[in-house]
Amino acid sequence: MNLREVLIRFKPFYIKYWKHFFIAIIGMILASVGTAGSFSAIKPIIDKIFIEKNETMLYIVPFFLVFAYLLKNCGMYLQTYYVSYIGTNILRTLRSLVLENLLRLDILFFKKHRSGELISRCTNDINALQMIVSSIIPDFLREFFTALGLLIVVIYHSPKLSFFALIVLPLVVFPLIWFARKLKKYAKRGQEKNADLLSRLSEIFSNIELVKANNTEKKEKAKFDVENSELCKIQLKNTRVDALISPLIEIFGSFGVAIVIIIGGKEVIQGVMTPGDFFTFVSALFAIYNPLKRMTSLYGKLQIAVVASERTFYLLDLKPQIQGGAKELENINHLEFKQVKFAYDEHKEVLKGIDFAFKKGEILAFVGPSGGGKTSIIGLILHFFQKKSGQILINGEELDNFSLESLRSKIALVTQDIYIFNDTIAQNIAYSGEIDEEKIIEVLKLANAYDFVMQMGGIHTEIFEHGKNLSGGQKQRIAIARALYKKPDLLIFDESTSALDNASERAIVQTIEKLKKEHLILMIAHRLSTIENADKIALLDEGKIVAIGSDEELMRFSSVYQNFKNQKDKAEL
Ligand SMILES: Nc1ncnc2c1ncn2[C@@H]1O[C@H](COP(=O)(O)OP(=O)(O)OP(=O)(O)O)[C@@H](O)[C@H]1O
Repeated sequence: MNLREVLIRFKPFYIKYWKHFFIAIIGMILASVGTAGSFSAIKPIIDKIFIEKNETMLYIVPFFLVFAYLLKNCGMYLQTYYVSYIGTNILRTLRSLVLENLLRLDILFFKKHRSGELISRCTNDINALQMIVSSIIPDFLREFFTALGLLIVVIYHSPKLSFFALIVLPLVVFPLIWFARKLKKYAKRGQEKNADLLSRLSEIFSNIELVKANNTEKKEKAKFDVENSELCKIQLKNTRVDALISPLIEIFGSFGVAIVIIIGGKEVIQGVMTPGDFFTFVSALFAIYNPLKRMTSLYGKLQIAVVASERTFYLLDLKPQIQGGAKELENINHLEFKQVKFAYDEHKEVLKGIDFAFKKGEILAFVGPSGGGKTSIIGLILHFFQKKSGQILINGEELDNFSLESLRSKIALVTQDIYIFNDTIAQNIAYSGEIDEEKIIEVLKLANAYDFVMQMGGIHTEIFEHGKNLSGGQKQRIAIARALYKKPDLLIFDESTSALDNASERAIVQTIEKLKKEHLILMIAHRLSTIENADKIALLDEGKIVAIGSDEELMRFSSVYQNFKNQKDKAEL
């Protein structure tokens, strides 16, 4: 992306604020007229007041000067406020659009990208964009108008001297192009490193117990320091180039000023030019170099902003692979997999032709060795992933035909990793809808969580981030209550009673038995005691169902199931 493309992408954001932009431009023009006006006061001060001793001018010029400064500063105020108004609002919109688009993306996108990197892109990159919106463009315009105003003053006082003073400027352009390329490269690396740094921090804090239990604080700090020093090196490289721009302009500028003093000085000595004209000229010339210098240093910032724009617009342009169908799913009465194959990537097929069916009123349980593909089947049912081939049928119709929203609203999932928000117990349970206190209490009782919630202070008690003030079993029970609250057609429990004590587990298994009449229930469990009463048990091994039937049937006819169960029993003893 180059600057032109970035500006074109920003156009729709800017256009909405054209009125504010118009006021800001007026502010910039007022500021530049005021600045140019203040320099025009030098000539009458020297020529009229000091040389001609004109007393009337002694009272007029100060008024003129105060008026010029008033104009300049009112203009600057208008510009600063309105530009910041536009910038802040555009960034608010951008942040919200980026999150909206990220939330639309597939689960696999989040599995592939580190959360620290995504946070960095949503914060650091968008903050860097703030420069383009509320600093670079407006500052560039303001400096441009100021330079233009001063240029008019300079040329008006001596076109000939202006030519000598400004002839050196084109020489600066070539090094600037080289600098810009370097700065863009460093900006890109810097932003990537920043994302690495945030990812490392997020990893350390989310694994803090592991770090402390293994005494790896020093190791983690050392890894962080490596990334930290690399970021520092890139930033210093950037500064080395960026800091060259201003001195370069000033050195080239000094040649211009030297020529002006020689030629202009001669003209004053010869009486061709008045001292007032000469001083106005030289002061305005010195003043021109400032906006020029600032315009060129904005070039450096611009490179950071262009890279940040590239990264932000990349996120905005990402499209989800899984779109879902147009049909609304009314309810789930029957679910069937026919020869379903699935792979996360081309190299390894994870599910190799899965067949099963079950209906409302039944419990289907998946068991089998780790990595067999149980969780992947759940991902396919929720349409988190796209199957490679085969059919997934809901009430006899292809799952792909149903909208994602209607499909997911009919399913509740209790996962192995329990997700708890830093909010009240009530908000955590009523996550999918509005709070209904009676219903919350009802599901808490069903999930065997009512007693401990009451001991904690009731349903409006605050839970810490990731449920840090709850035990593993308590978290699972809150997650089960949340799933029940949704009143789904299909309830999925993925290893969701593993942290419970035997009594709690038995109570929940009884609840699940009761719920069975109204729901389809799918369970994954490593402890066979949880699923012995399931209507169907499917033994999954290396992406294939190697046995399916009730516990009784399988114990009679399936030797693989018998072996599996024997091994499990030994392991649990
Ligand atoms: N995001 C992913 N990208 C690539 N491969 C994956 C991904 N998630 C899982 N896999 C692979 O898919 C296979 C099946 O994993 P899955 O999580 O479905 O197994 P599982 O039976 O649920 O295991 P467990 O009982 O340990 O939870 C495994 O070999 C795993 O390495």
